[in-house]
Amino acid sequence: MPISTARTKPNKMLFFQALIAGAFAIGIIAVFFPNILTTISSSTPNLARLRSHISAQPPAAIKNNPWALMAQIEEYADKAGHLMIFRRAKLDIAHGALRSMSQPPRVVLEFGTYVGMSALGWGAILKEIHGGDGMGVGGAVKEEGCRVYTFEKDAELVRMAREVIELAGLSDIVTVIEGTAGEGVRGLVAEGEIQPGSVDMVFLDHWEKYYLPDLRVCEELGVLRMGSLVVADNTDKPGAPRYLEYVRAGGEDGGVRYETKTYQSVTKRLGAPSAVEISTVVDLGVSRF
Ligand SMILES: C[S@@+](CC[C@H](N)C(=O)[O-])C[C@H]1O[C@@H](n2cnc3c(N)ncnc32)[C@H](O)[C@@H]1O
Repeated sequence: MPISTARTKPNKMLFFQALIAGAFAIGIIAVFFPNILTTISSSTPNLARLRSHISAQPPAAIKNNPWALMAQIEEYADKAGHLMIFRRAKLDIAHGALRSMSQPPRVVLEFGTYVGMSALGWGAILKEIHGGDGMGVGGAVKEEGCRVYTFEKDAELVRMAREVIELAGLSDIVTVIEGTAGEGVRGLVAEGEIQPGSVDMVFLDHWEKYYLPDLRVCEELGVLRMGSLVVADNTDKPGAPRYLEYVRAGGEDGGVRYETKTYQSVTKRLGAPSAVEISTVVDLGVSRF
């Protein structure tokens, strides 16, 4: 008996010391690497719950109706609190920019699919602009060359996004491509699926450290045109300082040049404003490559 008591006390102390050290370490990570926690919290059980939430909706309410499906995904995010989706408030800002393009947009590249929230948005907006009802029905959008190519490196998310896009009736124009964004775009150009100067909008919503390198890939491949939009999410937080510096400097001398503007959106759940940067190609420059 005395032996076991003597053993338990230091063990208990060690346990509590480890607990305090662990909590401290998590605090440090949360302050300095907020991205990491977002990534950890978006793990599989949460996706399974989102799936159940979607399945629990009356099919007639969401089938072939991307806007209703987006509303359900956002409703789930409001309750569960940790989906890294491009919320409707920001989508509306981008929608306004797409609607006011002098040459109506047809081809969208999206970097970072996740559960397919923003991909639904781009598909619905293209259908609306090109005469469909924006609900997955009508309009000669496919025949008119409307396409959304969205890239996701996580195989499970690819499966989930494909299901969501199918449910919304958008799989005729929205293609989810598994793999890293930069390599994916190179592949599409090599296959002749994307022509030089044919991309109307690039949406950057993967990890912020890739924003600038992957925009440079698009420049190198010559897929942008005069008036193309480059929309980048969360440029303030977690933040994309090198990217912002680049577009705010107007791009590179002699290369593709941009005019850029920062928009702030406020969502009910997140409370604080969050930035989205919209840059317009104003000069294609002389390709260095
Ligand atoms: C913020 S989420 C995208 C949210 C999505 N646009 C939406 O609204 O639902 C970022 C996603 O980018 C993916 N990702 C990160 N780096 C990537 C890369 N280099 N290429 C492709 N996907 C990447 C992550 O796996 C994650 O699913």
